[in-house]
Amino acid sequence: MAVSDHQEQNNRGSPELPEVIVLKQPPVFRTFEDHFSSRFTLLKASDSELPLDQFLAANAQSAQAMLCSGGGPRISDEILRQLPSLRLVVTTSAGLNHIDLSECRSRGISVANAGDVFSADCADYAVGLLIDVLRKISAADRYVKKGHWANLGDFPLGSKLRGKRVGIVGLGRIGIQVAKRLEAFGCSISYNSTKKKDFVAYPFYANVCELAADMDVLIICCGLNEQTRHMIDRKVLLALGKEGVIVNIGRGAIINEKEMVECLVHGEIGGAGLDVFENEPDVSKELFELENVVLSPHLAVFTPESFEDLRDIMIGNLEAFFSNKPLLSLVTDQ
Ligand SMILES: O=CC(=O)O
Repeated sequence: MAVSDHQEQNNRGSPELPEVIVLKQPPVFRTFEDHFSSRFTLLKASDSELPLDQFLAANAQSAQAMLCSGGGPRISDEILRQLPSLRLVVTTSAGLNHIDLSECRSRGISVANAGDVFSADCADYAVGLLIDVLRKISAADRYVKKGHWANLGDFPLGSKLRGKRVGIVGLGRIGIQVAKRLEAFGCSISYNSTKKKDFVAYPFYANVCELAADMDVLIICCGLNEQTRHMIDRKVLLALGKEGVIVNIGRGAIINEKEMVECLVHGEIGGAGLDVFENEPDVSKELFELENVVLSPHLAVFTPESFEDLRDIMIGNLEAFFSNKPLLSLVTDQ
């Protein structure tokens, strides 16, 4: 069947295909929407002129599954209450902070996420940001492009990666891959996590401030929840110190951004590599002026290759659910 036939069929709705609610088109739809619409009847709230609550009341009362993403509306108690048949939320993200997990748990709704599909790309990116900040690659690029090399002479030297003491905050799927990469670069690794991990010999710090005090670099790899919101504050940053570098590929609000900006502006920490921010897509303007800060628009996880894996795991989860098989990436600590 041609792609346009699939779309036409889906727009009419296909009663024989299981229904999946989509509140806002997830990024994976940019390339792969047809793969979903040929298998499921997509109930797309964003294509409707109705306000969300009216759309859900009119179209989604029997739907058992929802596909959502980190960039879409929060899957809140209020939304969940309007969906009496919902039994599965599949999110295209690794992070889960946009889903009311405890409400899902109490309503018996399973949650599946992107599992491990983004971990390698995200870990590569964290290492990239760190090397960029330490060796001043983006700043050197600006220097050459502005013609300063010929006019002003040599550019200031960066700092060596090998031998750096790196503290990983959150040794989950992504954190462990960051640790392995940086170990290979000759860094020494320690970590902070909700609990000590038996599968690694890296030193464990229960206290993130104590970790920061002993490290040259902190890399934030944990998820955002009420325990981790603003966990990295002025006290932790001062413990990291004047030469210390912070990298964040987790979620912006894990760091108190206002306090971090103050520390950077006053030279109280050495630099930052940031892919995530508290109020995306707004970024604190003070950061734009700082040569020791590398900024990126929340894309550490995305490559075209990982999108293919994401498509497969999303479809795999939905198909498993509708055929009563185990989910591929069930969130177990829900
Ligand atoms: O930030 C991206 C994700 O959580 O997958």
